Amino acid sequence: MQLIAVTNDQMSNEKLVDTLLKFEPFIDLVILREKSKTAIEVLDLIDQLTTLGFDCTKIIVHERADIASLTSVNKVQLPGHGLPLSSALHHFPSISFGKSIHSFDEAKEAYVNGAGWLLYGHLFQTASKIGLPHRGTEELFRITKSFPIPVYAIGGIHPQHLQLLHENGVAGVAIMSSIFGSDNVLESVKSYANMILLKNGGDLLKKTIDLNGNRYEMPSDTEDVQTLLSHLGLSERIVIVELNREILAKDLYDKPINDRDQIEIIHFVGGG
Ligand SMILES: Cc1nc(C(=O)O)sc1CCOP(=O)(O)O
Repeated sequence: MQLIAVTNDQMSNEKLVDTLLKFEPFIDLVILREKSKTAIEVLDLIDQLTTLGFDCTKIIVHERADIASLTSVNKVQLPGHGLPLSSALHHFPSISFGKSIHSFDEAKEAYVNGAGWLLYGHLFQTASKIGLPHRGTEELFRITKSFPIPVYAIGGIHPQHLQLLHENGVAGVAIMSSIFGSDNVLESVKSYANMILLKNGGDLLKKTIDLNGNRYEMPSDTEDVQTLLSHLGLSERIVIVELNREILAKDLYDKPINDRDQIEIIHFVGGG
């Protein structure tokens, strides 16, 4: 099962680039749905992201095949009212198109016309679609059973919904407001990513720290400095530990380690 973040058109390019770079490792795809931005601004956004190392195969541009065609991005999400799929495919042969759909019949038409994937919504009640009735899962599950292309779901989806969607062949979930509207965007992404990893049979997300200048993936049961020292075989040794550039007194080794903490461990090697 895949996690797709959908941007909510509320952040400056600068903030969005910073945010997306932070959670790139936890998502499979991002739909850049920056509807109020000009073409130049969206181009600039893509340019900044790719220059700073964001994987361009994870980017889907909302609607604007013309913009995608000027960049290294080769995926476009066509909204219901967007370009007709067959002409879009004809004019932009190097781009794959997904289609937003709201019924079985729309799914069938999009599949027949060459959609690479389908995005069905809105599934559950959501502040992003106030006053519009949500569609529920019944028709979605008919669609997942009928067409041999990835079918994603969008609208009001929370981590507790993923089990049911996964069991019924939904290839991934697209999330906008509960990621980008959250006070802690990174934690919100991780709560979905954690659940998806469980569904996919993986471990819970591991924390990654900077250990003596190197990226280090913590064993999943490592909560504090003391357990980290044991994992490194250093619990019986004389060590100096710096946590985020501050020396840590020995009686504080039960301090929890957080994702992206910087830890320096100096240990003394005996000799004579
Ligand atoms: C952007 C969008 N498209 C939808 C569709 O049905 O095509 S629903 C939707 C809003 C996304 O919902 P949330 O903010 O709850 O993740």
